[in-house]
Amino acid sequence: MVTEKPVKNMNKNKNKTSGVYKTAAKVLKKVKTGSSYKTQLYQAQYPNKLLLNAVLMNVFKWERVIDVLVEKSKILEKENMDRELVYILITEMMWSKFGLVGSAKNLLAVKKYKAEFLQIMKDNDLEKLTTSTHTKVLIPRFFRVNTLLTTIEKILEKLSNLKFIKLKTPKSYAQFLELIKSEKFEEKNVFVQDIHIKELLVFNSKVKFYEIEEYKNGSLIVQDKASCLAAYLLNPEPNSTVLDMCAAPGMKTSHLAAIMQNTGKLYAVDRNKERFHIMQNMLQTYGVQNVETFNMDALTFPYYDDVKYILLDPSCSGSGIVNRVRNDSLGQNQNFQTRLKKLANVHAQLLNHALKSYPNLERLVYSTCSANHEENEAVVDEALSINGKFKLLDCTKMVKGWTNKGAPGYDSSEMCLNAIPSVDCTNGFFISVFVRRDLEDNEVAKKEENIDDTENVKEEKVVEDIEVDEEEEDVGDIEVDEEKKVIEYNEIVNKKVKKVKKQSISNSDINVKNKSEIKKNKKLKNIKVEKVFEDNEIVDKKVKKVKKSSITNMDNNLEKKSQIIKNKNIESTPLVKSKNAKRRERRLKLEKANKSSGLQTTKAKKQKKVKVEQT
Ligand SMILES: C[S@@+](CC[C@H](N)C(=O)[O-])C[C@H]1O[C@@H](n2cnc3c(N)ncnc32)[C@H](O)[C@@H]1O
Repeated sequence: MVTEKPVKNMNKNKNKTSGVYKTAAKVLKKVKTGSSYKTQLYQAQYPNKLLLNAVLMNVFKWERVIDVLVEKSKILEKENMDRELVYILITEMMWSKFGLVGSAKNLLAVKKYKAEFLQIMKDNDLEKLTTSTHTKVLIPRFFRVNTLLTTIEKILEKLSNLKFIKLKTPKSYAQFLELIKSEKFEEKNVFVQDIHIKELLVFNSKVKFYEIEEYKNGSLIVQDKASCLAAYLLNPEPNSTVLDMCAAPGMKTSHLAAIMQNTGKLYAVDRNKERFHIMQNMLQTYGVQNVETFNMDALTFPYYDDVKYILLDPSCSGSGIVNRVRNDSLGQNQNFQTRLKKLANVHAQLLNHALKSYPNLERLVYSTCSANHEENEAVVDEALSINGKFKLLDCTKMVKGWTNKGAPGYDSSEMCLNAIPSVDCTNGFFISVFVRRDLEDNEVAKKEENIDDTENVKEEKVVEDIEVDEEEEDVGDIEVDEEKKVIEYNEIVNKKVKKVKKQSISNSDINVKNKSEIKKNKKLKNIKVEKVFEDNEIVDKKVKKVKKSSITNMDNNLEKKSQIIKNKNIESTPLVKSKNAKRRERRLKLEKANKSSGLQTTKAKKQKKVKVEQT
């Protein structure tokens, strides 16, 4: 268990409940009422996100046992304490390495129950309950070689120097899965090159490279295979123009840049300021040079005529992520169902917007890390039904040997790809690929040709010297695999942002300023929004010239405006069968019918006008 650090911290604060416990309790409460775990983790007022995550993951792991302990001991009624805090404290007391240290009132109240809890566990065989109900799906650790900074060959050489053994990549996907699920793969010093994505290396789940230079400098990136499949399936050509609509923290953006070999143009848009800053840092570290970043709502992003490829990977329920939170309890939660509906509506809104607004769009990948059909196949079906210009490509044909298609019962089922943790050894993920109907669809063949047979490398037996944290296995990941680094950046960026805020400036203010200019001038095609790699110092100098008050006003105006747009979009989204939605459906039918005769509905004309004004 990764609880060494909290205890060290607690020793310094013996007389009060540790901040991490209080914060963890707050996050837990919000997650239990349907909020996204990841968002709450990011937003929590506790700087050490890794520690916070470790504490919370331990609670999720033991939750069912604690349910019984709480019920049988009646601790909540007797002590009149906050439920979530009790869950956190019980977990720490019973299963952390050093137990609860300190003499705060809350801590002492819980400590009284230790003997009783042990007895309840013994009488009810609760340990057994834990292991049987928390069968953990162990997914391997995927490292993507960042070909913007290094080559696969160099990394293979480095791994060989580190005494790692490269196993031969089997010829079929079935054999490949067999290998990574086999006992052979449990050895810590073996790895295999992925069968589909050749820059992806697959290791035992315990392997981590946090100390090696290539990891630190961004040459090796921890990224789950399912997440890599999105950029892999979009497969943008070098020198093309690509829009990543929901880009932060930038994992897929950086993969796209690598596929494009840093050529062409890559627009990375994200509306979340904090994540946007993280992305800027990440992309810089990862050597991405063909990107322009925009801290704004993708729905208000100006339409660039040259956009040929779009990646849409919106914020979702995250229910596909292995060991995140108990899916069953979430599923029963009324608030979660409401949230799911809202998310699906927002996804549909973004997808329809993308398919309609970019005149030269040829290919779009829509992906989520959700296991919920409402956010996946249902959204795709809806989008196809109202965007006749596009059709789906068969994803599983493009990823040789992949068997998990979309969930049955939807028009799009057969064409979509689902990644299933227990089968595919990745996090749960959903992908669909849209292409314009009038294009030759030779894409499938092109993709299939791309899959190389990885060469057979001589296996050598040598001593493994990479640090492996045995205890890490106990900590379920959110998207920690890929986000551990993000969190580190988050902390660095937070510090930077705080400093910059004091001077009333920030990188994103530059963006805000530019966005405001866009709006003022309405010269959409000529805007130049801040380049991602603008050095902070240069930015500082620029921003100092901008008056504090005018920036704040612009910021407020933008926020208000985007809120209005957002509300409007959510209200009129097709999955909410509200009056608006029904009206819209009728209008779309009418538009379709009128299309052949060249007629346009008044509403369509009005909307076109509004769109121009919005941008
Ligand atoms: C699943 S994450 C994207 C992960 C990212 N593609 C990656 O691979 O690193 C979803 C992101 O979408 C952003 N987002 C959600 N709605 C958005 C919108 N309307 N416009 C721009 N960004 C949006 C969120 O802020 C969040 O950062």
